[in-house]
Amino acid sequence: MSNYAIQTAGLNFSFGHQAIVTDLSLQVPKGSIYGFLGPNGAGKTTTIKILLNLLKSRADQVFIFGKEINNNRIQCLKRMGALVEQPAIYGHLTGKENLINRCIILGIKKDKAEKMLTLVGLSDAANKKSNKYSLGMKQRLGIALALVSDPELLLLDEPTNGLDPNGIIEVRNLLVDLATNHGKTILVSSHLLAEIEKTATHVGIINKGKLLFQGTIDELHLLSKPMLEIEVEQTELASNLLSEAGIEIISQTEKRITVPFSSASQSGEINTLLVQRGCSVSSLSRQRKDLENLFLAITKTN
Ligand SMILES: Nc1ncnc2c1ncn2[C@@H]1O[C@H](COP(=O)(O)OP(=O)(O)OP(=O)(O)O)[C@@H](O)[C@H]1O
Repeated sequence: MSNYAIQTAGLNFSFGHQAIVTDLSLQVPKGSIYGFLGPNGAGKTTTIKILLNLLKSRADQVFIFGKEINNNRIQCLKRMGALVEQPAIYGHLTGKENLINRCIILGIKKDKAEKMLTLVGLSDAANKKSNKYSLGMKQRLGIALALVSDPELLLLDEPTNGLDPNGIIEVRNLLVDLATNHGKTILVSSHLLAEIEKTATHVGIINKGKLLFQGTIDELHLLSKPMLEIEVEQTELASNLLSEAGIEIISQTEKRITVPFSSASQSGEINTLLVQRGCSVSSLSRQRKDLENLFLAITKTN
């Protein structure tokens, strides 16, 4: 039994001669909210389409709940729901009618429509025409449509794109509820780390079709090494003293020196050293790269 809802093994994909996805090995643990991150054009939508078998992968490169997708297409797709690009909603129908329509197509009892509306918090708007829905409501209806068949795995391509802050919070809360209280595994793509950081348990970062980082949110945080920023009047003298003491200088400006932070006691020792040798230290502060800067650094250097 695989512990992964999605696993790709050295996945490659090209449009003509243009390589879009290169040697991509994703591991999406069951029950996780996996933030699939990358700048525009990184290959996220293409990857999601491959995972849904809308674009064909080579044999033995994509596994859904441990099953190779090409050989087990229907079995795999039955366990998946997706929202890729715009939700397929009939604007002239109400939210409820859209869902009933989907139930009929899938041969599912119509009362499921009501349950889905409750699940995504649209019960009050059930009988409103969906072209009168806000963008956030449309996205939630799109997610409800993807959930009708009760899939264990949800793939959502930039579900918060274009939403206002309220809409973003609505979708974010829904994802957490689906994973925590309904046992869904969710892969959600975004080009904004700040967006994913609030909900994801795991993160995969791609750029130009290559996986640059994969791990838990905590592991991502560990990558952003903390630094000690020293504000001092005599920067030249201070940097010489620090170098003599074997401390690496990461950067230096007119009034500020940055060195790696190792411990609070070492910061105290640095302070004592500088003050005793005649430097006026106005502040010592621990800095940590925020995740957005870390994301930019990861995608830029590669
Ligand atoms: N049908 C297609 N034919 C040819 N090239 C394509 C096709 N679809 C996408 N591409 C190219 O594949 C690359 C990756 O696109 P993709 O849509 O997967 O990226 P993305 O990470 O989802 O970006 P975005 O956030 O902008 O949607 C881009 O260079 C895009 O131009």
